[in-house]
Amino acid sequence: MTFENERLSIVAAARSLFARGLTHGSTGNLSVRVGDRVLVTPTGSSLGTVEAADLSLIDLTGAHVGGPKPSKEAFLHAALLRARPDAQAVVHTHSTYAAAVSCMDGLDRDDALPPLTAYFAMRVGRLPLLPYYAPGDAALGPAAEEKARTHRALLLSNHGPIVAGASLGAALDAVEELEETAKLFLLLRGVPTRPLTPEQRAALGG
Ligand SMILES: O=C(O)[C@@H](O)C(=O)COP(=O)(O)O
Ligand SMILES: [Zn+2]
Repeated sequence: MTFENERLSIVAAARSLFARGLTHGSTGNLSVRVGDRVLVTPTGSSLGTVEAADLSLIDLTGAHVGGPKPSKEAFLHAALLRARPDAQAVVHTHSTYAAAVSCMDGLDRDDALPPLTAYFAMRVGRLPLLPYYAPGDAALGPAAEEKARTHRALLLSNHGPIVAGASLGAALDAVEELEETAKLFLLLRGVPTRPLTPEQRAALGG
């Protein structure tokens, strides 16, 4: 089981996220479903330097089945992939603006960011805010799996976003759009703002 193309896609995505500042240090992790297995970045790796041969293999329960020790969030990636059978990839980052929003008090826990733009409504949809758990705490798994059945993107309190996509490209688009909308949201604080109406949002499937 080498899954060479998927390995190369993960590495290209990881490098791209890192090069554009959407991850830093050794934060963030990516996964791609390959049949009943999942390739995932190894724990402690920098997405700027991770290599195709370094990737870990888990199953859909999150159990480690090959390669180096997987990301401590492997259980979350598996939970999102179980919840969304059409999803092929999951991306988690600590991108700055989304992480900032994840630390704010008083957010709507069912709808943490307003639909400021059509692209957010189309690519991200409604964004639930999950309670704080320490990174790698498997106790977050059930709540994440339940919310992921009806949402492609989740925001982890005091941490960052995790997003599932029908392809790795779609997951990357969504996590980037989430980051840009978090930035707009913070830029517009205190400025009278008109998000999309519920009708405009619904028309876009958001
Ligand atoms: O925040 C954390 O510690 C993890 O969620 C993370 O982003 C990186 O952890 P690993 O994938 O285990 O390196
Ligand atoms: Zn993290």
